Amino acid sequence: MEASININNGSSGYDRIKELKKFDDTKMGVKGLSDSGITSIPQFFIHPPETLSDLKATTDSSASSLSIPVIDLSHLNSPTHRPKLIHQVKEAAKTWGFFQVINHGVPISVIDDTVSAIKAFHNEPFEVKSKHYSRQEGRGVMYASNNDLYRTNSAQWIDSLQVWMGPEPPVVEDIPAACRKEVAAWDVYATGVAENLMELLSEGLGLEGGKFKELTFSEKKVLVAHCYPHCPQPDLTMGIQSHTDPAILTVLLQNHVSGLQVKHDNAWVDIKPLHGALVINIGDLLQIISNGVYNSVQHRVLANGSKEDRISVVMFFNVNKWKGDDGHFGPLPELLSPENPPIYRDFTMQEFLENFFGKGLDSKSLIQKVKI
Ligand SMILES: O=C(O)CCC(=O)C(=O)O
Ligand SMILES: [Fe+2]
Repeated sequence: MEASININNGSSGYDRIKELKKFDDTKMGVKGLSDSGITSIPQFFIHPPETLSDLKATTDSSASSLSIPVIDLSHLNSPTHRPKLIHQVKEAAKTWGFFQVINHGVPISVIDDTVSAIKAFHNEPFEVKSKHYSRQEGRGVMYASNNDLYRTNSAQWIDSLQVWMGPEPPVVEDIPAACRKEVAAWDVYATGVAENLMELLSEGLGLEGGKFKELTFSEKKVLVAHCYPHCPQPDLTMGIQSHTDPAILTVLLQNHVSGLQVKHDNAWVDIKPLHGALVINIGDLLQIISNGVYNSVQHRVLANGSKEDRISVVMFFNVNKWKGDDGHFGPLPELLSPENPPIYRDFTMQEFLENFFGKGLDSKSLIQKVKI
């Protein structure tokens, strides 16, 4: 299945799969390539002209002074402020699908320690880091370059450490020592922020604050710690190509190196790093479950042209228990009425997983498939 969309030997006799495999087998990642001082990137990282011309358009027009909303959570539990907060979160989730939160309750020292520990892991010597290199998906701990290396049409300038934090907690010893303590702490803090936001999002739909928790919307969760090292030819590749996140909610912590962009009104808008803030975005499942009230929006990361590594720590929250005998999900019945009929059909967890693991991030999301 994996190779089906990637057979691209071209007329030059270039054997793409063989080159991917050779790179994967070195276990050095793009961080290793970058640190080795290469000045041109291997061919399989080069993106097609359509993608690259879109990069140029952004550079030309990044005069765009737009930015995603910044929401201050300091009065989360104040009865007088809460309705305003619910409104802000709802509007941001509708119009942008993305927002930043400040005063979210996570101490700045925890934020800084998390970023430092992840950076330290990605900077470990090859002998230490390569022991963790593996492509086990869907559970446990995985560290590799390009999680979808064999599923996507063009590789990207990114290495990632992925740790499944729930529903089963990970085997602690499997988490690299450089960031073990910090990964465990980050899970607790990021989950707290996600749960607070899910209450606001639930209330924004006119539902009980606890509705999403009851539906186990934050129990299945994976922490993905990305490193986007310096790329010698950032105009030829991507850090992460345009995609939407598949699950319910994403909580993202980024360091000071920019590169993340979100699509808004057909233009790419920079999500400028704001020290101490967390970036939140809506995933495909939440768009479907909210019957299209909230939006899961395309985003991407440019390849990193700066000398410093770009680090991001992303927590994806997903549904743990799916409904019914066949484990289905779809727009919540509470939100539907004759005036507001479902715009998406129900689908099973199996369909969700097949859609995610059967393709690269560049393919169409589940949303197109279940649209009525
Ligand atoms: O690294 C980032 O800022 C974004 C990563 C991302 O979009 C993802 O992992 O889905
Ligand atoms: Fe994403």
